[in-house]
Amino acid sequence: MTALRVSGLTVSRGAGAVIRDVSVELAPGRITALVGPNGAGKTSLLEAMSGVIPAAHGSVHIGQTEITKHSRVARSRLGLAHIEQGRAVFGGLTVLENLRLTARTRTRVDEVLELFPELDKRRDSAAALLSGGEQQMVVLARAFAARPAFLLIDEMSLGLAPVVFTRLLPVITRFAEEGAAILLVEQFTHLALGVAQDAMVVSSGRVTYTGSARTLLDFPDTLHSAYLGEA
Ligand SMILES: Nc1ncnc2c1ncn2[C@@H]1O[C@H](COP(=O)(O)OP(=O)(O)OP(=O)(O)O)[C@@H](O)[C@H]1O
Repeated sequence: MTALRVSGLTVSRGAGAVIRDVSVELAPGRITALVGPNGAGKTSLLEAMSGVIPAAHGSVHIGQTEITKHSRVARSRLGLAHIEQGRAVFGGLTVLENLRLTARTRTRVDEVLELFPELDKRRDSAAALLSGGEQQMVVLARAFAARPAFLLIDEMSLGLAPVVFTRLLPVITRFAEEGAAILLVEQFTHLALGVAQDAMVVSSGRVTYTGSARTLLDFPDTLHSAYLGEA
């Protein structure tokens, strides 16, 4: 099946490079946790992958198709979705209306609501009236409703208590089991590593670890060194 491949990506912002020579492959059915200190460049990497900002060097491919210079919309047509940090719901629309924005069929809306029984109960409520955690569910559900092959998720947990965020993780796992390739940027490092098979640590714009997520959980020293920039 098709993978998304990033090769030698460098991203510049303002004065200089914030991502340097990063390579990663997202394979169907797998979750990759992307972790690292504040300002390491995680958001910038996701933004360059989805076309929010340009890459200075390197390439992004979906299968054999190079998409490095494709627009955001063109990338999304090829199955690449990006849930940006702080992405909000359309508060004046109901939960159902939010989902219909991306779901191509009614069946797909029903499938997504099955994943989130909490939202099903509130399907006719204005999204603005939901709790922070429920609103994040709407954001996630809206992304799932489009059935992306590749999903980049940036700090879903922002503003949420760990216990609320924990509720979202099994749904992300289920979505990967249905075949999606997921890149998960997360401040709750251990929670992200707990659901991911693969992991990548970025520090000061460079990759300092790629490999098994389990290894980072089992060997905290390895995680610590990677955070400090020791490749
Ligand atoms: N719009 C921008 N213009 C200029 N520089 C930026 C911009 N956004 C981010 N940066 C800089 O790029 C570098 C990487 O930031 P980025 O947000 O990608 O890191 P991050 O790992 O996602 O951080 P955090 O975990 O704090 O969200 C930082 O030095 C930051 O100051």
